[in-house]
Amino acid sequence: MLAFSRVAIIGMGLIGSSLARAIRAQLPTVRLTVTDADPAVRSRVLDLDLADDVADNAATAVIDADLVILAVPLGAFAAVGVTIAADLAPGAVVSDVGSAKAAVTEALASLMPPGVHLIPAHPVAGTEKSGPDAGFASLFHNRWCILTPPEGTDPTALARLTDFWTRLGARVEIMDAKHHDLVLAVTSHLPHLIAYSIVGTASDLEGVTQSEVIKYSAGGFRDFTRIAASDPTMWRDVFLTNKDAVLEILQRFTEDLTALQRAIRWGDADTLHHRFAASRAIRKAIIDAGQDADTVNFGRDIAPPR
Ligand SMILES: NC(=O)C1=CN([C@@H]2O[C@H](COP(=O)(O)OP(=O)(O)OC[C@H]3O[C@@H](n4cnc5c(N)ncnc54)[C@H](O)[C@@H]3O)[C@@H](O)[C@H]2O)C=CC1
Ligand SMILES: O=C(O)C(=O)Cc1ccc(O)cc1
Repeated sequence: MLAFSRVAIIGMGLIGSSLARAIRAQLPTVRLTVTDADPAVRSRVLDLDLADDVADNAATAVIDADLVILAVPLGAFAAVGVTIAADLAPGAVVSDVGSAKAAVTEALASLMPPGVHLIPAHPVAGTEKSGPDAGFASLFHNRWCILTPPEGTDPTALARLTDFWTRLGARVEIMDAKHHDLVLAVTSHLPHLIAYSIVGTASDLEGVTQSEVIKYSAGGFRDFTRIAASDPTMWRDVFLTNKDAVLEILQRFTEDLTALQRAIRWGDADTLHHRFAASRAIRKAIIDAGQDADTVNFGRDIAPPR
């Protein structure tokens, strides 16, 4: 038997629309109701036929749903929580896909009526694109989905949510929310911050024209520009929400960068070589584990042609 029969998705951008497509493909008997604050997105979702119902607002969308998934930018979580709280069905599971977890739990926990189970989730899968046209059904295939159940979470509700994500093709891992935030700060948030920063530096350089940057952009810089093309609202909210963990990792990164700067200045070849060799070993370990960066982070193997 399916863990959930009536699912509501709030927010139909890249992740919400990928979820809808995945549910349609893998769980065709689920009754799917979706909504989005943007009328143009709701209209596009209707055109694309991504759900059984497209509600005008979040409160209407969640009525009778046994699973509600927030797929909006992190900054909108509290407002959505306030909007839906009174209309949640008793026993419903409320979850999300947000890129940071501790603050989300805090923002939503106190709003949940008794008998509703809040279980935050983060599918570690995405692209630099956004909006309902960017989604695709196989986005979660063989990707990690990290669940961060608060203490005292009902084990049956947790098992049902685990079953849901597993049926969508994800590999589920349970983690403490604060630990999740620290891990993702280093593996996802800091790389995005560096990409935004380096692309900004290149475009602001005096003495090097924009057309030179475009013309001579080698592989490494091109990869940074892809990441830096990610949604500005989403990433603004990630950094404001996961502030403490990002600042902690950024401090470590800055110290390590300064050490490399010093090695270059003093011609310390051994330090540079040692550091670069260690990094190469990490890349090899990721590939040996079957987690090529191209497939794990960017979905290039599964995304539709660009
Ligand atoms: N983009 C990515 O690669 C990944 C994103 N995430 C998380 O997924 C969530 C959604 O991100 P994307 O789908 O990429 O963003 P997106 O920008 O493609 O879609 C977000 C949608 O939410 C809607 N929205 C905003 N405020 C709303 C509100 N108050 N009520 C209803 N709808 C509202 C917007 O109109 C938009 O259509 C974020 O929390 C993000 O951290 C998680 C994994 C990967
Ligand atoms: O496109 C990329 O490089 C990503 O890293 C996608 C991504 C973005 C945000 C997440 O929380 C998880 C995955």
